[in-house]
Parts: sequence; structure tokens; C-alpha cells
Amino acid sequence: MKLSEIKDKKPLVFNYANYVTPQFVANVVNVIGGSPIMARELEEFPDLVAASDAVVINSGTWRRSELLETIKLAQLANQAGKVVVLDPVAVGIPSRSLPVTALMADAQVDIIRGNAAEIAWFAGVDFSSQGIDATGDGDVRKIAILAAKKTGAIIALSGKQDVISDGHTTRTIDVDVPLLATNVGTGDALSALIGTYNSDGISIENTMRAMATMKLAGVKASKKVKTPGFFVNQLLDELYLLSENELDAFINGGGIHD
Ligand SMILES: Nc1ncnc2c1ncn2[C@@H]1O[C@H](COP(=O)(O)OP(=O)(O)OP(=O)(O)O)[C@@H](O)[C@H]1O
Ligand SMILES: Cc1ncsc1CCO
Ligand SMILES: [Mg+2]
Repeated sequence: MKLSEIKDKKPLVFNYANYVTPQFVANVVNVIGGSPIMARELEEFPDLVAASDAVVINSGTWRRSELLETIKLAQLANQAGKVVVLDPVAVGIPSRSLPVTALMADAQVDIIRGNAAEIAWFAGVDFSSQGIDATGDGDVRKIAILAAKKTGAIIALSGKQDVISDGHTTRTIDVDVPLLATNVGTGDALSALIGTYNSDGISIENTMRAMATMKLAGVKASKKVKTPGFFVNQLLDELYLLSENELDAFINGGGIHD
């Protein structure tokens, strides 16, 4: 979906959010023109999935008791033909791998958005991490392609270099914006943006537009402010102000490669 269509159609994005960053995630969806809703009550899922245009599942603060409910949520979304995005926070920690493995076995995840260490786990590649952060170095393009082939999902690997791959077609965005990594929840919000942009159909193109949106807003914000506190507010403003033309110019203008 194009940015202008998001603003016209206001897709409803159902976020099964973690309890650390839901306010930021909701604001990012809102300022771009979508409509966020958060919930974690099983009895509400059928109604909410029916009303939603995308479902974004973040496993950042899952309790085991919520796992079966989350699988049910993903299955409901699958049955209703709604896109399912997974944000597998710190999935490489063994006790966190188990519920993600269960979800992937019992429901279809269409798009996985994670940092390099999280995506490396799906690829079966070693990549160092510390808690929620990727700290290592590696061939992120290769990791994304491998993870896409292993999971059958579109992979959105974020970091200094963003990589989007379905295992056959791969795009990269090579733009360094260190301040983007200082705000906890930029990745969570990016996953929700990916749900928003893919709400009318899942594609590499839509996923790339979502990642380019966050990166470009980060580039613009970091030209104006230099510290994390101001940056996060400026980032929201830049997302709010971003135009379709600017986004197209960024996408066509050299930072993005096949
Ligand atoms: N060094 C960097 N240079 C440029 N952009 C970055 C850098 N690190 C992260 N980003 C950007 O920050 C956003 C979030 O990606 P990141 O990989 O930090 O997610 P994450 O680790 O899941 O974050 P969080 O856990 O805080 O939600 C993406 O838009 C990504 O492009
Ligand atoms: C800090 C943190 N811990 C679990 S989820 C989360 C937010 C970043 O995803
Ligand atoms: Mg994350």
C-alpha cells in the first residue's frame, strides 16, 4: 500500500504488543495515517481480527500462559486472510525460542521483522546479541535470504543495513542512522508499520516501503536533533510530515539496492 492510500484508508492494525513500548508503537501507526488497536483478551480476538486489516504479534514480553491464545490469534488471522507479522524479540535466547517455534508450527506467519541476531536464529546462523540488541557482525543479506527460505516468510531484517527478502528477490537499504538504535521500540514500531503497509496485500515492495519510511524519517530527524530524547519526538514528527514524493525519491534515489 502506498503512503497516500494509508492516509485514505486508515487500515486498522491490531498489535499484540509487548508491555514495554505499546504507546510508541500506537503513535507510529497513528502518525503515518493508520489506526492502531492493542488487545490481548482471547474473547475479543474474533471480532478484532474481523475488523482489522493486519495483525502484528510481538513476542517481547510473552507469558507462557498467553502462547495458546496468541496461536489462536494468528490462526484467526490466517482464516480471515489478514496479514500476520511476527516481531520475535530476542528469539535466540533458548527459553524464548520455544514459544516462537510453537507459533510457527501451528500458524502461518507471513512476514518476520527482526534485527540481525533475531533473523540469524531463523536462518540457523550464529550472530552475537545482548538481550534485545544485535551486537555481532555478519553477512546480513545472506542471513535474510536463508531465513526466508527456511521459514517461507518475507524477512525484514533491520539495522544499519536493512534487508528485505523472500528468498528469491532481495532488496537492501544501506543508510546509517545510529540514533534510530537509541530508542527502545523503534523495531517494534517498524513491525507495526510493516503490517500497515502490507494490509492490502503482502509484498517485498510494501515491506520495503515500510522500512524506507522509518529509515527516511530517521535520516530527516537526525539532521535536526542530535540526542535520543529529542530524536524520538522528532522521529514521530518526521513520520507525520513525510510525503509520498519524498519517500519515492528516497526509494529511487540510490540508498536502496537489489
Ligand atoms: N546503526 C543503525 N543505522 C541505521 N539504522 C539503524 C541502525 N540500527 C537500527 N536502525 C534502524 O532502527 C530501526 C529499528 O531496527 P533495530 O534493528 O534497532 O530493531 P530492534 O533491535 O528490534 O529494536 P527494538 O528492540 O528497540 O524495537 C530500523 O528502522 C533500522 O533500520
Ligand atoms: C526491552 C524489551 N524487553 C522485552 S520487549 C522490549 C522492547 C523492545 O522490543
Ligand atoms: Mg526488537
